[in-house]
Amino acid sequence: MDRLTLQPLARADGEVTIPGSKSLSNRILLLAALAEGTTDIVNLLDSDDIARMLEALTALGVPYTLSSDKTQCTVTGLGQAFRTADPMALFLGNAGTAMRPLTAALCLGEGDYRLEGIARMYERPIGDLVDALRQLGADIEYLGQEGFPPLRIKSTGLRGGRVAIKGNISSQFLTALLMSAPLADNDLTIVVDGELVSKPYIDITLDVMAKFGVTVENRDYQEFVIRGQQTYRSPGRIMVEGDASSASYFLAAGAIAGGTVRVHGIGTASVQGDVKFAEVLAQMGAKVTYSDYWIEVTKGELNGVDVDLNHIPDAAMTIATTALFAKGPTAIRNVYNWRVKETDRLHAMATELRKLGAEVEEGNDYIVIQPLQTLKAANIETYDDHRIAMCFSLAAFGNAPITILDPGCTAKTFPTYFATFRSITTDASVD
Ligand SMILES: O=C(O)C1=C[C@@H](OP(=O)(O)O)[C@@H](O)[C@H](O)C1
Ligand SMILES: C=C(OP(=O)(O)O)C(=O)O
Repeated sequence: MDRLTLQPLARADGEVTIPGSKSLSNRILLLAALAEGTTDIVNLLDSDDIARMLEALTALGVPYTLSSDKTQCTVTGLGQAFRTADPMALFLGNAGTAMRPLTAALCLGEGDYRLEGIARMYERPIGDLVDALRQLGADIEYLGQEGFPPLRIKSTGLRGGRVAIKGNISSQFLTALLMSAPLADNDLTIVVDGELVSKPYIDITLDVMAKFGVTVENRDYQEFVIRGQQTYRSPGRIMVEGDASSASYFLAAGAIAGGTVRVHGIGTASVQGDVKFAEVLAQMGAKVTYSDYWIEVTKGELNGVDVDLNHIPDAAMTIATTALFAKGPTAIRNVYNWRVKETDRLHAMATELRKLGAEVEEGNDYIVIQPLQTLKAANIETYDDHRIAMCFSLAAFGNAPITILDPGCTAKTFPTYFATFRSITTDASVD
């Protein structure tokens, strides 16, 4: 898509219903495919990351039907692990929520697979997951650089027993192991070796597994015990809640330039850790109101904060651009793994914030942003990172036009982002 220039914006007001959660959509699709029974998925996200998982399921012989708007999906579960006769390549784009869980799931059952993706996926680590799977007997080969996709997997089944996994780079490795564990040959105890980042995503995993009939004994996120040789069972109908990371941009718009913005689809009943983003806005001075199914934010006098956002790494990027409008500096700490996501997000955020005129300190695992009286007009490079495109749209609440160079990259998780953003904002020129 061509570049998009946002003229200076004055206000944000209104209501938004947020599309389905990426994290939930891809977990539910995978477990629905493995489960016994038919699953009706309601409010599935329609985006690139979900399309990659659906394409993989098609190749793996999982029958499903999709509504014309791609938000309702009925999956006929296999009731067992994937079994395919011919070698195949699966292209998983840059979807971590497809690459990591499928790496574990394809060790089960029968088959010979190549797991491929875009160039950036080949720079995103997967070694800690492969190491854990190999302890359980998996046959996985690196086809490129050691520790990174592309991978070749020959299914061998997973043994069970006791396995250690590192969680200091990505929680998705533990998620992947957890979701495959019930189909292992024996009971499995997973021991988390060292720190576990992005911990609330593990709650999403355990919640979805429970909906498909599998309970996990969680010993304070340090050990997980799962019975082997189980079958996932379809819950019948399952509703995907709105995406809490996608909600962050609208909530921040309310905090910076409300009016009031209400986001439907997430709330106190949500399982996603990123709903805690609203607490950071409240800490900065915005007025936040909750119900079970919506969150509303009204503008307040925003102050800078010094916060550890390891638990909400995706929504944390939205705090970085919100910080431009606060009084006093904002420090976002303990986000080292920003460096191994869609791009090196610590470096990219620092570079793009500086283009607006902000004074920024980039640390190894933190960023400090000084707010600005006046923002400079800038062309924002997106680095093929949907969240950079989305969080920098907030810069248009300064007094200068902001050009997003590749707005189409929001398709990874939110193809209609800019149309939705426009629906709640008013240009300064017409205010
Ligand atoms: O499990 C998930 O659905 C996700 C976990 C997080 O990744 P890390 O655990 O790598 O931080 C998050 O950034 C990603 O967008 C989605
Ligand atoms: C890190 C992200 O994606 P992925 O699921 O590919 O890890 C993200 O959406 O910000």
